[in-house]
Amino acid sequence: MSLYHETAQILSDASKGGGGLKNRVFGKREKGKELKSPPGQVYALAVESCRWSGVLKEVIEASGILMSERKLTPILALLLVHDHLLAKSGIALPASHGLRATIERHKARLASELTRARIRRHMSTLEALRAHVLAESRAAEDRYPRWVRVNALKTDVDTQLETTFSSLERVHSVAEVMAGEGRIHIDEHVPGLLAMSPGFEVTKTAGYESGALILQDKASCFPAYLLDPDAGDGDVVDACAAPGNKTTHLAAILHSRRAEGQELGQSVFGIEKDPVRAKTLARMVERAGAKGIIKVALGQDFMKLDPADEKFSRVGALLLDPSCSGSGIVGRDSMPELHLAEPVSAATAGKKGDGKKKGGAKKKGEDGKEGGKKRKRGGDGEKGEEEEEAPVMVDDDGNVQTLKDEQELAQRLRALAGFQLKLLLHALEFPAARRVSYSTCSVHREENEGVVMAALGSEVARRRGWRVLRREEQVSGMREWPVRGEVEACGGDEGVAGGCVRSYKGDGRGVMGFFVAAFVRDAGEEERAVEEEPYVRDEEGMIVRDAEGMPLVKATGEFASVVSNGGGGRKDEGVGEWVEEDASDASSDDSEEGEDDEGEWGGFDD
Ligand SMILES: C[S@@+](CC[C@H](N)C(=O)[O-])C[C@H]1O[C@@H](n2cnc3c(N)ncnc32)[C@H](O)[C@@H]1O
Repeated sequence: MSLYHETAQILSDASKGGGGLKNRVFGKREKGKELKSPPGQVYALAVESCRWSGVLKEVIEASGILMSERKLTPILALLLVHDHLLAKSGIALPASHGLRATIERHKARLASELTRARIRRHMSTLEALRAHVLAESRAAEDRYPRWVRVNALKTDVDTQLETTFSSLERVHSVAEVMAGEGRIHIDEHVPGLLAMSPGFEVTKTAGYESGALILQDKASCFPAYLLDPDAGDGDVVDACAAPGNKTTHLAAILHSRRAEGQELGQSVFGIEKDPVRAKTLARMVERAGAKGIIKVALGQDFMKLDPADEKFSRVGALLLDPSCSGSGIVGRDSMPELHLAEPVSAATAGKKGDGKKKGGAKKKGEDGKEGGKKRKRGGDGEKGEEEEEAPVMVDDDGNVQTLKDEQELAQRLRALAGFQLKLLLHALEFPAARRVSYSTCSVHREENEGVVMAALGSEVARRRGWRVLRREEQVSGMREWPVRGEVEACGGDEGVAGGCVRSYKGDGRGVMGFFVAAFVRDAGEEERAVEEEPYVRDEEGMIVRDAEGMPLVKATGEFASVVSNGGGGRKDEGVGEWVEEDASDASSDDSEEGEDDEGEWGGFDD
């Protein structure tokens, strides 16, 4: 298959909702279905053709080439006409090749239609038109700044401002960053986070190469920062860790909070179920210089960890960022806008996929507060008619899947929420845990406030006293973040909603759609039962007893005495509680052991 057929296939699949373009080109492919053309060439042709598709749609339609060359599909025509008119060495096929001949037969007409399209845009030269097309596509991409987290394990903000970013102008807001090139802003909510103009090529800097700088959306920095672990929290678990942005962020936070000149006495357990993604996590940990802090569990299902395992006895905080619908993800790598020419006359132009703008992952004003990620259907509506939008989901690898309808979306959200809640309830079981953060890159309340409310109503939350960390208790920065949970989705509980942190893409704050809440634990029933217990315990947690096995009473400082209750049980005087029968059973067991055993009887079961 030629470069043009392969690229056409990729664009066609991607525009039907089959995944991000980069992923489609560079991602793993089934055996026997690998690309024959160099992937870099396919990707460049796809991106450039999409970028020019608005102009070339006009050229192709006006030239009538699709009418006279019936074998040309609109996508093939776009790719070939792009290279014919705009690529330095023209169409990358031999002169005798049929496809090339098909286009070159129309070269005079195509050239004159390109000139017309240029003049319509008031561009005096082809170079000016190139700059205009590039600027337009950047404007569509650049509604978001580049977010860069300065990795405290390797460097600090001041050093990076003086070196890597010394050419950038310091401004005071994200809006200012977006209003011009070459600007940088120190984020006011998350320490160590920088926003810069999208034109700045962070990935080409030495800081990025060395792992000192990590590309991470601001909202994705919220969970580790809101969890706010410190030396007193013991070990920390990242339950769904790959690729590892939040895991390495946790390590950086612990590192920066360690006592001066002291070794960090804590570990972060990076748990990841998918073995392939776990390898990515291991690479990221190494690159971030966090190997000494993070212990990666390759291919480990979090649900299969036993919270009671001695290994986790010091786990005081857990970060849970499970798989979700991905409805908050900003589609940098999704399908760029693709404008295709009508293949035939307007009368028959309603065929599926013809003449419609495909993909649309970057269309303006997309995904407001309530909306998920949507993709336009290539339906059969009239031109200009409001197109119905199909819901989509993005998996952990960035693959986009278009769903049939809202009903299918509701079903999928229910299943996801069930899975997310299961993981969250498991996290709440870790015996020493005092803090758990729960986050998703989804804007759907089912996966967010819905899961939080279900968790709050759970047996484990009641038993252990888990509640949502209130806004006023949150770390500085998160407290000030203005976008909070939906009150209605929290059953009208403003306190819980205020504790939830949200963000919405496209709202001018330059971040992805996101949700995070932290759970904290006061003394729950479990602990209260211990605290309210009337007896004194020794260092090993055993109730202190006299030779007869009677417990030492806190209130009186004396051993309880026995009174008959007339029913075989015994009443501890001064405490007013019945001691269970098995205690006397133990006593009789002892007597069976014989008099010699005096002093060895262990007393009541604690
Ligand atoms: C949304 S991603 C996590 C992103 C990551 N926190 C970061 O910021 O880089 C969810 C991850 O959870 C993993 N996962 C899903 N179920 C899991 C389970 N039961 N145990 C461990 N990992 C799981 C998925 O394979 C996926 O890598």
